[in-house]
Amino acid sequence: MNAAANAGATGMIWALGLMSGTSLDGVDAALIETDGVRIGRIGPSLTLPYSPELRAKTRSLLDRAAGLSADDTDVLAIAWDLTLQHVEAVRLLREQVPDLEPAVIGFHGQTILHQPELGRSWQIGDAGLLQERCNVPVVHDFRTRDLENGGEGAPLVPVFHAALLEQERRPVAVLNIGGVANVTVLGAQDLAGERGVWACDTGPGNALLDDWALQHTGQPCDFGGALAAAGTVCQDVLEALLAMPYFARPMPKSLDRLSFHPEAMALVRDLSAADGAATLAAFTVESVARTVFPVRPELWFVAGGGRHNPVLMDGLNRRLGPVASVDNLGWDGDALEAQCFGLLAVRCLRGLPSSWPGTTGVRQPCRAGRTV
Ligand SMILES: Nc1ncnc2c1ncn2[C@@H]1O[C@H](COP(=O)(O)OP(=O)(O)OP(=O)(O)O)[C@@H](O)[C@H]1O
Ligand SMILES: CC(=O)N[C@H]1[C@@H]2OC[C@@H](O2)[C@@H](O)[C@@H]1O[C@H](C)C(=O)O
Repeated sequence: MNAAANAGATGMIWALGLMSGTSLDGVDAALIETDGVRIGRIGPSLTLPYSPELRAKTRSLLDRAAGLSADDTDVLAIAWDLTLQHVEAVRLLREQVPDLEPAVIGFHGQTILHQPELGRSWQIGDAGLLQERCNVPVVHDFRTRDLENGGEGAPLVPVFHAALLEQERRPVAVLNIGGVANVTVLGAQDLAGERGVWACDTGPGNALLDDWALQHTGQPCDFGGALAAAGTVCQDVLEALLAMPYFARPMPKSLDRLSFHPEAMALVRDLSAADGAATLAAFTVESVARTVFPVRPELWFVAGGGRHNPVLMDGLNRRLGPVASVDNLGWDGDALEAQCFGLLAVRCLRGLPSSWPGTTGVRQPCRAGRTV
């Protein structure tokens, strides 16, 4: 990533970013001030959880997404409900800072299918409805152009991590453990501020663990890693999980929430609840530890809900050396992705690229998003 990639930015504006991640837990909304390159003030953020009913409906769509068309009545109905959830998140956030007028909204939408090998990544949500109800320009459809240009369409967060770590000169990694886990690796920075940026989805984050916990405890996740902590990792199953072809592929590469279903669930099926959780947590950790990066990060920071799981954090500490939560940097690890889509919206408005060959495999630096 170099200075030319950021030419053209002008003054700072406020952007409101919206992200609903693969964990299907709700909508994150965040306000951020940026010129598309540098990060100015960080505004408030919030999460508006999905109701159990909306979560279940969205999950059932995800399970059937490959066979659905964009005009399917279930897709349209759920997209409508999800959009209204986003409208409400915007309303609640703006209520906290009534004098702050966002110039743009960055609307990711809910991913229900990600098939980069078929040039397809499907986020549902009605950007026109959101724009109409919020009366603010909306940037959306962030992944299509990257896919059209030979990229994976994900991850898109590296440009945000690079902006946040502009002052850090050492090689550093930011790992997000959401439903899927993704990593950004920033090379050492030279005096001109030039550095390599690489990224990929490393493997599962919490999604398999969440499904396992729901099945065995009725809880939506393994809170505090309690179930996994009570179990023992089954090494044979762990190696079988890591033998799946995704892990032999070099980066850049990306995943769907269900990429490892049903194979992974079949491999752990006969384990006890605790041993299955321990093995799935080790799967997340090992898939990060075995990813081959172009440079060896000296520092590791962890974002996303997985940083609240001590079994994952202890495992990462054992395998990678000291690993800290991004909260130690003064960042809000729950709001980062929403803030990122605020930045990406401004980059779109200003014609700046948001993905690079090293981050998504796109042929040339590529702009993300379009405006309604
Ligand atoms: N206290 C906790 N203990 C254990 N796990 C937790 C805790 N809090 C959150 N999590 C995990 O974090 C997950 C949510 O993470 P996050 O919000 O980062 O995901 P996401 O943004 O939806 O996913 P993605 O980044 O893949 O889009 C939950 O589903 C759960 O597995
Ligand atoms: C297709 C899709 O929605 N991918 C998400 C998902 O959640 C984590 C990981 O998989 C990442 O690749 C991406 O989200 C982040 C915000 C990204 O694009 O950087």
